[in-house]
Amino acid sequence: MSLLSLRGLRTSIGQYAVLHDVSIEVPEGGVFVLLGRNGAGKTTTLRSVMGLWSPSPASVFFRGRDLSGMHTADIARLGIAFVPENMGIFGGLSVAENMVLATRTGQFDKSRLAYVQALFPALEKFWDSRAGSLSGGQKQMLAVARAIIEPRELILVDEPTKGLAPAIVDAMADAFAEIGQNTTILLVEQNFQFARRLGRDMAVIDDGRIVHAGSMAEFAANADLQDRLLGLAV
Ligand SMILES: Nc1ncnc2c1ncn2[C@@H]1O[C@H](COP(=O)(O)OP(=O)(O)OP(=O)(O)O)[C@@H](O)[C@H]1O
Repeated sequence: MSLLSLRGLRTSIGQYAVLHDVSIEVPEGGVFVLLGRNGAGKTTTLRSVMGLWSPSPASVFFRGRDLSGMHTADIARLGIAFVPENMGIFGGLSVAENMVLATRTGQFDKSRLAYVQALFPALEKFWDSRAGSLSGGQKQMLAVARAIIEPRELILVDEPTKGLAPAIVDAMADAFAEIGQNTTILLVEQNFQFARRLGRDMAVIDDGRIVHAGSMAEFAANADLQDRLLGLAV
């Protein structure tokens, strides 16, 4: 059974129908990449899984359990975390305070904290600094670190490389490869080189519909398909 199944997901935002038919099967383990042009519906898909927009009935299943209609906090309690594109960190608080607020109990599990700090050494270095003073890449690392400070089954990550310098993108790819060893990641990306390095399975969304799904290796080898579905330069 897939960890996450979207079956004919439809989502409207106000009067606008944004997702018309999104069906994907995200297996347990590794990185599943959702690609698509601007405005295709990638963020809306992640927000629908998280209950931040209302998905159509019986369209979102996590370990076979129907999440549609559940509150976001209850969905999070099942072990799903969301790293939004705007990162959702508290700029006026320290890195440490941001991390504490991401725990359920207000306490760190020591070995888990050590694991996260080893993934993102910059966070330990700037532990007592104001999060708002971090660089863009460090803020993104903090956002991801908050999502995984407690073990999760699934993290939904929205365009983590946006606006980052190539060296930081490389560091981020290493971190996601590591995280993907024990946490399933549903990654939305526009940076195809980053996505290609990490993804095992992938899908392409266009105008609120899945238009292609398969293995990343197969998609990465097919320049015509990339050009047709994403408009990538061949
Ligand atoms: N709050 C909103 N109200 C109305 N329409 C919205 C809202 N949010 C998104 N949309 C529309 O829904 C469509 C899909 O948006 P979404 O943010 O999911 O796309 P995306 O694939 O994540 O794009 P991007 O890569 O540009 O972030 C777009 O046409 C967008 O204009």
